[in-house]
Amino acid sequence: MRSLNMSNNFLLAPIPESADYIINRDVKIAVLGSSGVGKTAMIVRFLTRRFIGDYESNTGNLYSRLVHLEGEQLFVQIQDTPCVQVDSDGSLVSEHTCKYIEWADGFLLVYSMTDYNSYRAIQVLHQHIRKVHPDSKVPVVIVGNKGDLLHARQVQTSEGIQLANELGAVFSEISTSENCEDVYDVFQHLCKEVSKLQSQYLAGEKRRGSLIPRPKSPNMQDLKRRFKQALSSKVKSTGTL
Ligand SMILES: Nc1nc2c(ncn2[C@@H]2O[C@H](COP(=O)(O)OP(=O)(O)OP(=O)(O)O)[C@@H](O)[C@H]2O)c(=O)[nH]1
Repeated sequence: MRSLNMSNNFLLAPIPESADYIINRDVKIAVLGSSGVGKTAMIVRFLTRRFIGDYESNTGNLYSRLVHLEGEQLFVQIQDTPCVQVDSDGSLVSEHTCKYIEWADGFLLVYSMTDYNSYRAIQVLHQHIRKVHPDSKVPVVIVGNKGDLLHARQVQTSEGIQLANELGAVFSEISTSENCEDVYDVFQHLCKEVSKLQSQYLAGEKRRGSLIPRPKSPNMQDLKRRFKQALSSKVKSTGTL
């Protein structure tokens, strides 16, 4: 488990109508968690810096934003995933969840500190992610939200840390309502990790590409020699030039 501690060098910009610049990377993030844990609130906080108290129940909105991060321009898409319910046998009920898991490059798994069941759902979600993306490098951040509601706490910080340790994920306990910077750091970290992974993948592809021998193009000397040969055989057969 690694905890988040980052300077805030994350700038947001709306996507301009005429995109006459190069977008370096596509980053797809899925935000997953049980109902009411604050998924929409977190995304809206990240995109607008504002905390808005109440939202319609989420039906699967996709948000996009151009983000400048350490000299790169990232086209970030964030999928607000409709609430995930976990059956008594631990299986996922939501029909769209697997589709979103397949689509995404990085995951934000959110539980509420005031709801133990939402914490339990994280492990099940993580298992599904690992099934779909067996490569253990896929970046995952686990967030314990509603850190301001201490009187209603059901999940201890140590339990969040332990879970993240077990799953090899990054952990952060935050309050979306009280602290915008922490929300920022979570998204920033995830974007950075996805972008890093993409760079590594591209570098690997390039290396593999350079190992495939290229077909040799004939050089000029070779062409001249072949031309002379053809010419002299013509002279021999006709006896004239
Ligand atoms: N006190 C407190 N309330 C929060 C926090 N984050 C979200 N909420 C509230 O929790 C409720 C649920 O937030 P949503 O963002 O709609 O939760 P959701 O996970 O998107 O829920 P679904 O749409 O059902 O999937 C709202 O009333 C939010 O205002 C927080 O950090 N602290």
